[in-house]
Amino acid sequence: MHCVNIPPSSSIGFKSSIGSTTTSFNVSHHLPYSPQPNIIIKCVSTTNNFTSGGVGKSRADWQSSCAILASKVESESQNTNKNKTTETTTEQTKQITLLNQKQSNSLEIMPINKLPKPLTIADLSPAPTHGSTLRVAYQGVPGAYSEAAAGKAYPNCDAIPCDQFEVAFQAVELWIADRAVLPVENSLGGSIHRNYDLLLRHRLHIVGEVQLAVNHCLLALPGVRKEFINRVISHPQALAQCELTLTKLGLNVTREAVDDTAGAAEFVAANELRDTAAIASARAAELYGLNILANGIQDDSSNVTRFVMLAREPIIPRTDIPFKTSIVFAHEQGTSVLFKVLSAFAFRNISLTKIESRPHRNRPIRLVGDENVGIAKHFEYLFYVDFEASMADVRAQNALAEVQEFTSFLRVLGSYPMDMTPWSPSKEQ
Ligand SMILES: O=C(O)C(=O)C[C@]1(C(=O)O)C=C[C@@H](O)C=C1
Repeated sequence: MHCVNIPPSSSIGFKSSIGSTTTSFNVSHHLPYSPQPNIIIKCVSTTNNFTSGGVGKSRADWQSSCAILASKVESESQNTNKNKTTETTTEQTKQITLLNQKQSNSLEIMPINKLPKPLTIADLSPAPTHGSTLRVAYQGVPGAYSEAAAGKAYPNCDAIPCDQFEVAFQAVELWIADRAVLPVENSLGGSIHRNYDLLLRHRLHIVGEVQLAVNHCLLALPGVRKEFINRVISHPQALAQCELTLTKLGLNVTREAVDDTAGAAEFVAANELRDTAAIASARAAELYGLNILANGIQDDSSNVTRFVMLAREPIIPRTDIPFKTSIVFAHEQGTSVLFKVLSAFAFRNISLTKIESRPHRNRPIRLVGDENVGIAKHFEYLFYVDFEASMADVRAQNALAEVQEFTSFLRVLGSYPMDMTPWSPSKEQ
């Protein structure tokens, strides 16, 4: 699967041959992708009631032209699935018949079996369906869980390793990558706070989420036994997720944090460290030539990390599949507003799936009181909330309109499909 990216400011070019006139026009879009990079539309009118250089005289002409154009979008890349084409062709035949009945001018159209599928809302989703391979930035080196999350989110993508989370954000902002995949929370280790801060500092949009079952292994050089180990290195989240098990394994040794799990494995291998073990995936063991001393060493077997996918442009929210929306807000009167905000969701039966608070770095402290009684120093927070509704849902729109009244700052980080994949920890990393 592949797709072609078009900058938000650019447009999809359409060419229309109407009678002797070939008309080119652009449809500007605010979507991350052009699902149909090379679209050629041919339409011949015998009674030419179209103006040259434009599409039609009246709004009705223009609308019917657009309908015809949409039904005749020609794409080389979509003619592979014969069954689908047959279904589509039947649908398109109906559409064309209807259109022909409505139109006074008869249309000479392309052979029906050459007609491609009309664009649907699914074509506008962030999943790569057309064009070149999607480039997905992640933090870490090959074998990191984030790489596996990128593969789960976008099968066949080109995963681009980045040494820092910040770099993954910038890779998308600078068009080096199309998406970034970012861990935000783990069922055992909790939130990855840095990434909440980065979500606010950068202007990317959350366009999806994936939940990855994380199965940690204790890795060491071939021939090294557990008794030789006096240091365990890994990502701080991985160390936290395996804390109790390491102790149970008798590894009450120094634990050192490094940038990512697979990087820890690479470090042990590259430096031929015989006294150090790494916590990383089985894939990292394979990639860096290490042995698995213990498998499944996370403190709970159902260890899941939630990742979000980020893009330069938001996706169109839908209501036909389960959606989640992530927001961040603050208020000048601090936490006192929290109850009101939460009740805006409760009254509309919208479930919250996550609340996170982070220091309000622009205004970290608020002084309350006076000289006589003393001055209290309250910490100021930003609140991150995820709720189970799409921005296309009127309940969510009304809830946010109400939240906006109570808050001094509100930003929608993204509205995106919930990860509803069946639970199969054994199949994952
Ligand atoms: O170090 C990795 O392999 C990562 O992908 C990072 C990360 C994280 O930041 O939480 C991802 C999943 C696991 O929870 C452990 C580490």
